[in-house]
Amino acid sequence: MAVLEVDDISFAYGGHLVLREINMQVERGEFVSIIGPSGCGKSTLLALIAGMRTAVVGNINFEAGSGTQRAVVFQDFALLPWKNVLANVSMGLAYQRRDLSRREREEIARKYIDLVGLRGFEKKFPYQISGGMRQRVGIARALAVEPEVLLLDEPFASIDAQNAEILRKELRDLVNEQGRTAVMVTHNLDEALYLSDRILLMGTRPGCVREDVVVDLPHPRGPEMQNPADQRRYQELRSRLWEHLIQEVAKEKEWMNSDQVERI
Ligand SMILES: Nc1ncnc2c1ncn2[C@@H]1O[C@H](COP(=O)(O)OP(=O)(O)OP(=O)(O)O)[C@@H](O)[C@H]1O
Repeated sequence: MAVLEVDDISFAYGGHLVLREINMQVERGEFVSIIGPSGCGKSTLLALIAGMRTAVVGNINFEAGSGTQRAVVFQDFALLPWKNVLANVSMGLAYQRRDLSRREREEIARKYIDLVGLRGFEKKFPYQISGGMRQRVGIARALAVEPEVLLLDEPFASIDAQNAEILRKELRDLVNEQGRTAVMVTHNLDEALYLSDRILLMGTRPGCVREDVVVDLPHPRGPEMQNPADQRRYQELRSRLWEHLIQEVAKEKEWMNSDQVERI
């Protein structure tokens, strides 16, 4: 059974239909990315999966398990500036694992701080560390609650290119080693191709899933790929994603000219 099932979800903001009949399934251990033109509803879909919004129609089901269903890594890190690294990473645990003592929570937090390479920075405050390190804290905080599904909303968009590349690789390794399931929204085609087992291509007005692309390439990918056949396949897949975006933007332009807004 899929660890996450999105079943015929529709969603509207104030009568304006934003998502229509979205269906998606994510298997345990899969890394799935969501790509689509600006405004097609990617972040709204992730917020629905995160439980931060409620669908008008449809269901979202997580496979019944003992632990936390989901945890989110946000683009802007969403750290508390008055708490240090250890307290920020412990924060999610304080809400989700009330059965643990403070000491036990800190022990788990330290394990994940180590895993994201921040040992020695436990006492630092967010303003004392770099953007890349802040996002490592965000990732550690999400992983620490050991969620069934890790949700990532453009996690590397606020980080410089070099740090983003390093963190992507680290995230992929962490997700693999820990057998985690991940769903990520991104604008970055190479990021999606680098990390994902599958990429969902969304269309707009209203937002819907148009294609489900399997990334049938071995890891590591991108610049690290040596095999010419893999390099060709990577370019094929990248062109397919790009074509999709171009087509959706053209449709969006048509829609803007026709002045139609669909209502639920
Ligand atoms: N709080 C809100 N109230 C009303 N409309 C909203 C709200 N948040 C988003 N929208 C609208 O819903 C649509 C989907 O927004 P959403 O942010 O989910 O899209 P997105 O694909 O993530 O966009 P982007 O790629 O630009 O981040 C957009 O048309 C947006 O203007």
